Order: sequence, then C-alpha cells, then structure tokens
Amino acid sequence: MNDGQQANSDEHLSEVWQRAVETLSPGAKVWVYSAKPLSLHNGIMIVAVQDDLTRAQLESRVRPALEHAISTTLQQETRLVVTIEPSLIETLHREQDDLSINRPMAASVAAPEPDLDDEDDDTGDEFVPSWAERATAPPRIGTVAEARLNPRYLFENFVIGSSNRFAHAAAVAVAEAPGKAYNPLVIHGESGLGKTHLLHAIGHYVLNLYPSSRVRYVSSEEFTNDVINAIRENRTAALKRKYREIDVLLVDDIQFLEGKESTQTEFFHTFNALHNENKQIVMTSDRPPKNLTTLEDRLRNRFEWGLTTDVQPPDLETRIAILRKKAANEKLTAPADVLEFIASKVQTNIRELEGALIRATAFANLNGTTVDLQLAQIVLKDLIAEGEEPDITAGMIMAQTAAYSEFSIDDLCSTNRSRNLVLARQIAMYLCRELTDMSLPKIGQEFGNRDHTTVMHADRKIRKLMAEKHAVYNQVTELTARIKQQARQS
Ligand SMILES: Nc1ncnc2c1ncn2[C@@H]1O[C@H](COP(=O)(O)OP(=O)(O)OP(=O)(O)O)[C@@H](O)[C@H]1O
Repeated sequence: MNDGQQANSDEHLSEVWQRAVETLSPGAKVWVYSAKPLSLHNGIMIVAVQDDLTRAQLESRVRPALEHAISTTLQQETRLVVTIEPSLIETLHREQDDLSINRPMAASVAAPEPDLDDEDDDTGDEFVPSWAERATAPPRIGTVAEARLNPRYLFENFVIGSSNRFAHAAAVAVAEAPGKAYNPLVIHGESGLGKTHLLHAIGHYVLNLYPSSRVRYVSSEEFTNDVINAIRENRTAALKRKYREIDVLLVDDIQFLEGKESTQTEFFHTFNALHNENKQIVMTSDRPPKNLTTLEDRLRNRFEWGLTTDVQPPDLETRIAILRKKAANEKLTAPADVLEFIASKVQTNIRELEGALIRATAFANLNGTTVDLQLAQIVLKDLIAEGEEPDITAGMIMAQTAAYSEFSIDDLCSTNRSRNLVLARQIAMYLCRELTDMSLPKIGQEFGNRDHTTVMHADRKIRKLMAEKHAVYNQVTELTARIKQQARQS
C-alpha cells in the first residue's frame, strides 16, 4: 500500500468508526469519546482506549451496539477488539491541539497489512510482507527471542475458508497487538484442522513485528515434564523464569493438563503472572475449555476470560485450495483432477489430506512416473476406504434442516418465499451440494422440482453468507454435525 492508499484506508476507518459512534445513545457515547480506531482487517476492528475502566465499560455496555453499527455499515460481520494505549491521553491532547483528531495514532498497528485473505495467492515465495518493513521498530520488551517454531506454519501458508475464518482473524488480531486484543485466546477443534499451525503463525508474526519480544511455544506435555523435572531437581525458580519472563506464551493441546494436579497449579500461577502483566497467552485444545471437565475450576474459568474460537473441517473448495498451496510450496506436481479427487475423498483431517497428496506424489516419484487420477485411486485405495464418510441422503438433510429451522419438509419443497423459509431452503440445498454426490438437477427435483440454477444460486448465496455472517456459519456447522451423526447411526 502506498502513502496515498494508506491515507484513504485511514480515512475509511475513521469514517466507519464515526458513523458507528453517531448511532450510540448519549450515555454510551461517554465511553467512546476518547477511543481511537487503529485498524480494520478481516472482520476485526481494533480500537484503543486509555485505561482498563474504559475498556471494561466499552466491552460490557457499548460493544454490541457498536459491532452492530459497524457490521451494518461494512455489510460484513465485524468484531471489535479493545486494546489499551495509556499514551492515548497525551496523544489525544496533542492531536486536538493540532486539530487533526481523526488521524489514527498507533503506526505499528495501523500500518499496511499483507493480504492474508487471498486464498489463491500461490506467490508466497516472492511475497515480502509489509510487516518486514516494520520489523525495525524499537524493541517492545525483552531482548531474547525464544521460540521453536515450524518455519512452514506461517499465516501466508494458511488457507482461509469459512471453517477457520474467525479463528484466523482472531489469531491475526492477537499477533498484531499481543496482550491487548483477546487474552487468553483459545483455539479448539478436532485433530489436524490447523490449530498448531495458527499457534506457530502467531509466534512468527509477533517475532517479525517485534523482533526482540520473547515468544515461547510449548506443548502441554513438555510443560508437564518441565514441572516434574523442576520439582524433582529442586529448580522451581528456574522454571518460573522460563515461563514467566516472556511476552507471548503459546501452549499446544491444553487437554493434556487434565488430571495433572501439580502441573495445573504451576500453570495457574504462570497464567496469572503473565495475564497480570498483559502478556499474551494463546492455547489450543481438542475441546472447548468448558468441556475440559477434569481441569480445576479456577483454570477453566480463566481460560474463558478472553476469546474462545473453533476450527471446523474445511469445505471442498478450501480442501482443494489447501492441496494447491501445499503442492506449490513443496514443489509437488499433481494435476487438478487428482487434487479434486483427494479433496473429495479426505474430508475431516487436513493432516490426512496433505498425507494423501504426499503419498500419491511420492509413489509416482519412486516409480519414475507422474501422478494421474488412476494412479492416485490405486495408491490411496486403503486410506480412502478407511476415511469414507457415512452415506448421507437428501432426505436426511431435509429432515434435519426442517427440524432445526422449525419448518416442515413440505415447507422446504413448497413455493412459499417467506424470508426465513427461503434461507432454510437454501441452506438445505447447499448442504445437499456439500454432503452428497447429487447433481444440481437432482437436488432441484428433490426440492419440489426446482430448476438447477436455483440450486446453484442457493449454493453460492450460502457460501457467501457463511463467510460474512457468523450466525449462518454456526447454523450450517451445527446442522452438518447433526446430519452426520444421524447418518452414522442409521
Ligand atoms: N487452513 C490451512 N491451510 C493450510 N494448511 C493447513 C490448514 N489447516 C491445517 N493445515 C495443515 O494441516 C496439518 C495439520 O495441522 P495442525 O498440526 O495445525 O493441526 P492441529 O489442529 O494442531 O492438530 P492436532 O490437534 O492433532 O495437533 C499441518 O501440516 C498444517 O500446516
């Protein structure tokens, strides 16, 4: 982004913010008068206030109204992240003196961003992220960068789809303003869906943005071992230094803390020490914290202080995009029909998805041949049989959607066009596309003999809505889970 574009984007940010503020009641306006919008990226607006009290009031009283107003203006569901900038008071006074009140202040946060949203960007190798230019900013704190991060787990290599869009946006927000956006951030989801990738990506991003910050990545198992060894060898002071004298703590798989009493106690104190100092904590888990039932209440409770977000299995388009990116990054050659075949067969675990691609290309390499569809089908036969999804029918999808939306199957097939019913019908059509092998005309037939273009339109519309509206996304995700469960039982 050049200077002119940056100025335009600052102006846009400021305008969106002002419009939202104008919709507030006079009582609510009191809490936003000194707030400053800093950045707007991927459905997250970061706003700075000068102290904890203002942040708490803004979060509890004004947030819903502001989010609603901003989302309406932008026509995109937007979350507000409130950060604290104590220097804001002075800056405000200075700026008011200058009569340039609307100019965003925190250059380090509002500077141009890499286009993280571009799912088709396969030019990762040449891409120089704009934060690389900012990396010369004065060190924020500390002098040692401590991280063992996988160099491939970068935001640039992470393909965004409706299944992970929110988790990705939250991760970027946290990486841009550690300790200020969401603290702690917990990302949960089933195995192989990108939680560790996002955790490492946060670490890389922070280290690029703030080269001297101290980032520590640890799995819960390593943390447990460290605690056990420290106790045994009487080195608890060193343990405390290791985990408390850092700026960003990234903890993978916190479900493994369950049932480990002394580790939980140590983690509790570590958490408190870091959180009190506004140091960032990010954790991953295979379940939401509230379902970590054998974790001490006080820990579970703290895990819910910040933001909890999930990653879901990716849809077909995202799976294909992930394979394309993987093939480009690893210089693997596989034609489009092979990628589509693998993506259509391996649906629930990205690690397995990548594994299938690597297996097919490795087999071809070893045999001095190239990968084609026939070869992929033979090589992956066993893996695909294992991972086969239960058979899902249009009837199941319609029955579950009808029950969920409180309409009847007849309603879904009728010509009635009331708003809620149209949405439910379109979701059901979309799910037929996503979860079955039925052709467009066949789906149309199932829904009261509709034309295939109606199904195509529904499919496109729901994809778009899922990317824009968290409510629709959640609805579709929940319905998908119910349908799969029914299919498994029948
Ligand atoms: N959205 C994505 N784009 C590109 N690659 C992805 C994406 N999601 C996951 N991957 C890749 O899939 C593999 C598995 O991801 P990862 O290890 O982060 O999963 P996880 O959720 O942490 O699993 P587990 O709970 O088993 O540790 C990694 O190689 C990762 O790079």
